[in-house]
Amino acid sequence: MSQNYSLSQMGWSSFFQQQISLEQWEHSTLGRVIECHRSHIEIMTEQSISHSLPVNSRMPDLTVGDWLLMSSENQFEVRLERFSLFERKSAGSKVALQLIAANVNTVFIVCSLNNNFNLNRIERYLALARQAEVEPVVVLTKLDCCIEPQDYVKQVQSLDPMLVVEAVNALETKSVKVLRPWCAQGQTVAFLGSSGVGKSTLVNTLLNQNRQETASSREEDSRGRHTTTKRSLHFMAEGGLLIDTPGMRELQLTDCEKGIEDTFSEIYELAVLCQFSNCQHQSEPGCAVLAAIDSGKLELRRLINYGKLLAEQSRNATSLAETRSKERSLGRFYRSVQAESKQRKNKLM
Ligand SMILES: Nc1nc2c(ncn2[C@@H]2O[C@H](COP(=O)(O)OP(=O)(O)OP(=O)(O)O)[C@@H](O)[C@H]2O)c(=O)[nH]1
Ligand SMILES: [Zn+2]
Repeated sequence: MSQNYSLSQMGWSSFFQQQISLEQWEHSTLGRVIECHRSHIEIMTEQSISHSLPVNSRMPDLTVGDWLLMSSENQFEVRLERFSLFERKSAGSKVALQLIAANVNTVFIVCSLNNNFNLNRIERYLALARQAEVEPVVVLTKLDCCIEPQDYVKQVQSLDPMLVVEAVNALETKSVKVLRPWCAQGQTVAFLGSSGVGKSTLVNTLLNQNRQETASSREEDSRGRHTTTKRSLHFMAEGGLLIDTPGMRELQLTDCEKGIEDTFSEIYELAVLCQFSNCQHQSEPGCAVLAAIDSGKLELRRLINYGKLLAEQSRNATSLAETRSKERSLGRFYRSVQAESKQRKNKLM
């Protein structure tokens, strides 16, 4: 990338504009985070395609896609409110939640039209997208290898009549053009999907260059990590921005109740009609959810997956709460040790 970009090309919109004062608009520099590292972050501004900012303790948590205000001396000032945010539980016990990507307009939920096709998995990604408040678009890849793609499209559509579903051959630029409405200037997209479904292939085609390595050519580095696992934000051929971060590939359902509720809204609507307010929809009398299954209005698969996803998110949320509580009690312990040592010192003086 050699040219500079305007704010609107970088995804600036009235949502961000209304958060800043005239004075800030005139005197501060606006930047969007394109990469996050432990010690510094990379930002793009109208003046520079990549500007490095050291991370310090006064900064809030930042992630790829965030918008920042910097002083004329290039010092961090403010992080602007996000309109969407993907986050996940971090692997280690120290940091509870890890930010993955912010200010994403559309997430492409990628699934291939072969034996990897799985409605449960799509529902899981839908819950993640809705929790993050990002518009989902289901992209079914490997169209060129599928005889009856419309059957699959219908199955996905049955999850939600408002859901947008597109089938593509991810290897072909012409086929991927159906995704154009979400990839135009000022739009930011990200990807969710399991391994091998064609995310990297789709990314390559949308970027119109072979920046990403696909499975056939991918190598692992000395720590066994894939070479593509670098957080970043890129411009697509259509003018929009594409976020491809390693964390998105390992997203779990944590504190995802709202996302699950949005994804399975008809179950929530039925549950209100159950005889018992705490109905578990298993064998209780007067259960409206089970009645809907009996009458064929609700698919049993969907109820089972809903239960599984709720259990997964509650398991993850509990362990998070436990981690937080352990950290708090450890903090109390440190403070009491410090206080005691201070008292001892005072006595000696
Ligand atoms: N014929 C055909 N092959 C495809 C298509 N999309 C992806 N592939 C192939 O499927 C294989 C896996 O694609 P990738 O793009 O590496 O899959 P991925 O989702 O990025 O996988 P991870 O990086 O492991 O998450 C590669 O060999 C691609 O060439 C498609 O639409 N049609
Ligand atoms: Zn019930």
